[in-house]
Amino acid sequence: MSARIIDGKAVAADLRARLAERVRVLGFAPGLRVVRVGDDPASGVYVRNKDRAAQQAGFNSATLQLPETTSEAELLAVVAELNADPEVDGILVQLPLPQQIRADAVLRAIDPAKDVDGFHPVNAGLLATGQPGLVPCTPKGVMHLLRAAGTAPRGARAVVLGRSNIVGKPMAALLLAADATVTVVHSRTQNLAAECRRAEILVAAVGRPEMVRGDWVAEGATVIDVGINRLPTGKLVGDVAFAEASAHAGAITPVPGGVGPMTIACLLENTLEAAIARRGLAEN
Ligand SMILES: NC(=O)C1=CN([C@@H]2O[C@H](COP(=O)(O)OP(=O)(O)OC[C@H]3O[C@@H](n4cnc5c(N)ncnc54)[C@H](OP(=O)(O)O)[C@@H]3O)[C@@H](O)[C@H]2O)C=CC1
Ligand SMILES: Nc1nc(=O)c2c([nH]1)NC[C@@H]1CN(c3ccc(C(=O)N[C@@H](CCC(=O)O)C(=O)O)cc3)C=[N+]21
Ligand SMILES: [Mg+2]
Repeated sequence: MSARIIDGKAVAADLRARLAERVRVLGFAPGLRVVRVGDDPASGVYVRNKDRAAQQAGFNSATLQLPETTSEAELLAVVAELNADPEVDGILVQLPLPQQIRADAVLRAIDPAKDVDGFHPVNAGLLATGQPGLVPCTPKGVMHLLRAAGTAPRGARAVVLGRSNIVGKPMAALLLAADATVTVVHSRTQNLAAECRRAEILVAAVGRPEMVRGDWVAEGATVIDVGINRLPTGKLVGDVAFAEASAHAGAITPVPGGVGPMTIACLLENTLEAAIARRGLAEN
């Protein structure tokens, strides 16, 4: 079997076009501010792609670039200013942060109503308890991709590889909310390969280049590769050995062109949702 390729670039472009139309009808530009501290090179690509996508969809988007030496107090002051600014609907503080800054303290300081990353404990708690809130962009994007691929989570065995607060845990919560039977595996799991082979839906988010081999993938499974790994050669690869896995999977996302573009589209979707909710608007 050779897997169908799930075209994240196309699904993301379609979502962004629909968001642009909703923005046009609403008649104002939702405000998004991305705060970047230092110049972690991996963040550079993301921030550039996001800015272009936001502008094209009619958002009022800007990136605040702070020096690597910024203190936690200084960053908290910037967050407080953005919280208080009525023109700002969405705030994203780019991770990772320099070591002198506690990421948890910063994420907790963001107004949950403007937390378009969905990383604030209030939003994490709302997701965990099945209540409406802002949902992390990457796992939200994965749910869009499953829909586009025609893979229904209901009743399916789903395995999430990775348990970070920003991808693995919210991914598991969303799949569970969609009635999948969810297993989360991680660095202390015995026999990862055997666990993954049971999956009808396999989501890999480990940050280990091509760790998921062909024989980890069940025949016909839908494989979603969240990993973004830059090899020493400069090549970008996922957490899944794409060619090997494609020989078994029914459908699979590429890297690049899979989950990455969806993360950005969902950031815009969250910003629009936050703007509508915060400003007490309704769409018709
Ligand atoms: N496409 C996109 O938009 C995005 C992509 N990413 C990418 O997704 C990947 C994961 O990101 P993130 O969740 O932040 O990463 P983290 O490093 O925060 O988490 C990685 C998880 O994988 C587990 N893990 C690591 N090594 C192994 C191993 N050898 N065997 C089993 N489990 C392992 C860890 O287990 P343990 O908990 O036991 O330590 C941890 O739960 C990265 O490649 C990142 O670049 C991230 C965000 C967005
Ligand atoms: N607060 C915060 N929120 C995040 O959502 C967040 C973050 N910090 N820190 C870094 C990670 C990583 N991330 C990516 C998003 C899009 C692409 C992306 O657009 N990828 C494209 C292009 C990749 C390329 O060409 O290099 C693709 O996969 O096709 C990549 C990575 C968001 N993250
Ligand atoms: Mg991380």
